[in-house]
Amino acid sequence: MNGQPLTEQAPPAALRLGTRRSALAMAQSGMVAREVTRLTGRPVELVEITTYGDTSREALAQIGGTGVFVSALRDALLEGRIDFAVHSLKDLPTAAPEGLVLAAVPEREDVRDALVAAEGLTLDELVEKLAGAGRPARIGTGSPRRMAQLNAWARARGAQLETVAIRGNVDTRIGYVTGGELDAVVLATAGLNRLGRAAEISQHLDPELMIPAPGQGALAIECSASDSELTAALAALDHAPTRVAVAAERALLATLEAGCSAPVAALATWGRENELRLDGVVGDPDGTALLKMSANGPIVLDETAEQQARALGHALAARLLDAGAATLMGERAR
Ligand SMILES: NCc1[nH]cc(CCC(=O)O)c1CC(=O)O
Repeated sequence: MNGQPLTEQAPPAALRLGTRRSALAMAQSGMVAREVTRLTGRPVELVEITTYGDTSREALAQIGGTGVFVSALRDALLEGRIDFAVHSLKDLPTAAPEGLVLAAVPEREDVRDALVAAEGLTLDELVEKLAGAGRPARIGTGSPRRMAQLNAWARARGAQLETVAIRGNVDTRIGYVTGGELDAVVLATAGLNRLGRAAEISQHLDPELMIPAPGQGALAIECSASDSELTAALAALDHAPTRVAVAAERALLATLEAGCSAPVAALATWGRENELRLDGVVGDPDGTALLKMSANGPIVLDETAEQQARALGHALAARLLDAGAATLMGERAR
């Protein structure tokens, strides 16, 4: 009005979020992107990165455990092509990489595994129905951990069950059931929830039946250690109880020197009075021997909380090793 030129306010530069292309990765990255924008006022742009795990057709039990879904994202971070990355925490190798920080572990989703079965049947109903038809229930999973616990469950009750090694994204895996090749598949509840496919779950598998993978249901937000401003901003997404619980689970995994493809399960749950209970399972995939142990520790929620949780994980792993865990896992998990 008065002839003064309007000062052009430059829009804040977009943060580049590296993500895998899978529907689940996109859903997870989208959720985090919206949260980061809400907290920082900065737009977030998704940068799609293809990882080895996305292109390799090898069985995950063979290639897993070394960060096949993670390495390419970490390279992009270290080379400055992206500002931060979102991973499924359960896919993250336990070794901390040079130059990167785990800026946040947001609040965990449902930790349980889920059965997706034909006609919405539960595991009990499925084996009973197929016993009547004179054949074992055929259940698909690529995870030695899930195989071990499914087979141990079947052995304990004399049920006929056959685990079938599969892999692929959520759509592909559920497709084996809808296509009639398999009677059921086991997937993480968290992934199905995040994809809006919770209605396809026929049974949530409680930890008594199946302990989840270390870190299952949690996300990991990683950025460059040199980006202190972003590290501080992302810390607002951190959920301390989740971070401390997964620290215990991952310490158990690290002490067993096992990767995410090993038949190792761990679940830390908070009880009353800051008591952390850690359940650990090591098995062989055919379920003939399943070692199951638990430990409890009061955790003081100070800056050493993660360290205390890791000590609990190390101690439980040592007890599992004493009881023969290394022999059970064999060479394949190394
Ligand atoms: N290894 C693949 C993977 N990594 C994380 C999830 C699910 C999401 C989560 O556990 O947070 C999945 C799929 C699945 O296990 O069904």
